[in-house]
Amino acid sequence: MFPVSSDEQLMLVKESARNFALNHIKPFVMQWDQAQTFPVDLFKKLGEHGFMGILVPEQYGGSGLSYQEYISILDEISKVCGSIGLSVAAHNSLCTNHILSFANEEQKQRYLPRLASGEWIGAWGLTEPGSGSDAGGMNTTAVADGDYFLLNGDKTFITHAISGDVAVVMARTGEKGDKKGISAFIVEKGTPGFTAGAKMDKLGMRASETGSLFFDNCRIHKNQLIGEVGDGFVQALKLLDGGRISIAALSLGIARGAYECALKYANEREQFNTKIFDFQAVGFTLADMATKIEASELLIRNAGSLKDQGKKVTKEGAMAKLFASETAVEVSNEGVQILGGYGFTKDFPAEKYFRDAKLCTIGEGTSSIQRMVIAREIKKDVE
Ligand SMILES: CC(C)(COP(=O)(O)OP(=O)(O)OC[C@H]1O[C@@H](n2cnc3c(N)ncnc32)[C@H](O)[C@@H]1OP(=O)(O)O)[C@@H](O)C(=O)NCCC(=O)NCCSC(=O)C1=CCCCC1
Repeated sequence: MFPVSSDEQLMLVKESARNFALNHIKPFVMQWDQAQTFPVDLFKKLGEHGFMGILVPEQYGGSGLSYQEYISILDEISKVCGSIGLSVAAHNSLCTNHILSFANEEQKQRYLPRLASGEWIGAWGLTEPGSGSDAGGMNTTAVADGDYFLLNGDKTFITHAISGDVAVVMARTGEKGDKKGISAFIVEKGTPGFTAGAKMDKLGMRASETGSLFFDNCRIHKNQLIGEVGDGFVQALKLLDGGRISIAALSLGIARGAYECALKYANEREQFNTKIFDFQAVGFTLADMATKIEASELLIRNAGSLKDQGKKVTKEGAMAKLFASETAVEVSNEGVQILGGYGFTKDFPAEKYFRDAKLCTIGEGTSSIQRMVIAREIKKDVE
């Protein structure tokens, strides 16, 4: 359960995130994107402004904000830069929230203040080269050895794999395929046998670092286990329920940015002595874009409100992510089309929104996985 926020609080948080994005992110967006730079120093600043421990209660050094406020922050940051929105989402809803939601008091005291302040960047390791959508089919093992577990295996597509200071990692403590045979561990950078690398060269989200984690007889003390042995898979699925709302908010920000760029252009650009907005084909396209963005926001706000009330959001989170991410792809695609040749150049942000949007239909579960989750939930209504 998270605190409920008033409209005024939401507006203040939105304004503060917008100002942060305009002052500290916007001037560097294309430079970071082109060079595929992960701006590590920015995360200290994000921490100073309270954006690294958004959901973390003040007693652990966080901002203690609601999910609705979290959505507003991600929306505003992602409107300026999807990559930074993605990194903020991965840090807050996965690594940090895993510790906040399921770790013991000692673990919370050690990790949350560092993560919330931006001193440490968090990573979260579920996906493997051989298990993406079928997350439960992982091969990484954690074998009990006295007071320790011995971790062996690889994780891939991990946000902050290389620059992350601490990772929450899921590994098999039971038989392959046994969903109750997966456990979650906190692994700190520098632990012998734990290395990271293979930074990926990506289509979009290029300023958000993605790479691999490698475990080679990595000895982890049992104190680093989160919850009980066998809890890891259900913990991960519960986190993804909320994480998917954050990817939906990221999608919303990207769609809004793409839409505003296209709207402004259509109202300035003239062809055949007419503003192109006034050609019905363009005006109607913008009308559809605006409608889908508003529908996305309503789904996201509904899921966020249920989350703040401590309710289960498996279906609502998946619906919000499915709709908002598919909308971001459609809207950014139309955005490039409305700008025509200019949309295909790096002189306008339209092409970057288009490249960044695609990740939203893949990360934290593909659109097919969201449909599978929704279908399983709605089937319960008739069983
Ligand atoms: C939905 C899914 C396909 C489900 O799987 P199966 O069919 O193997 O598992 P199943 O048999 O459904 O369930 C096991 C136990 O678990 C309980 N439970 C399920 N959902 C939930 C839930 N939502 N809450 C609580 N319990 C749940 C279930 O009841 C069962 O327990 P039981 O046996 O009944 O006692 C799951 O695997 C999934 O989701 N994949 C996408 C992964 C995926 O999304 N990565 C994303 C990695 S991160 C990423 O991509 C990033 C990208 C960019 C930035 C950051 C991260």
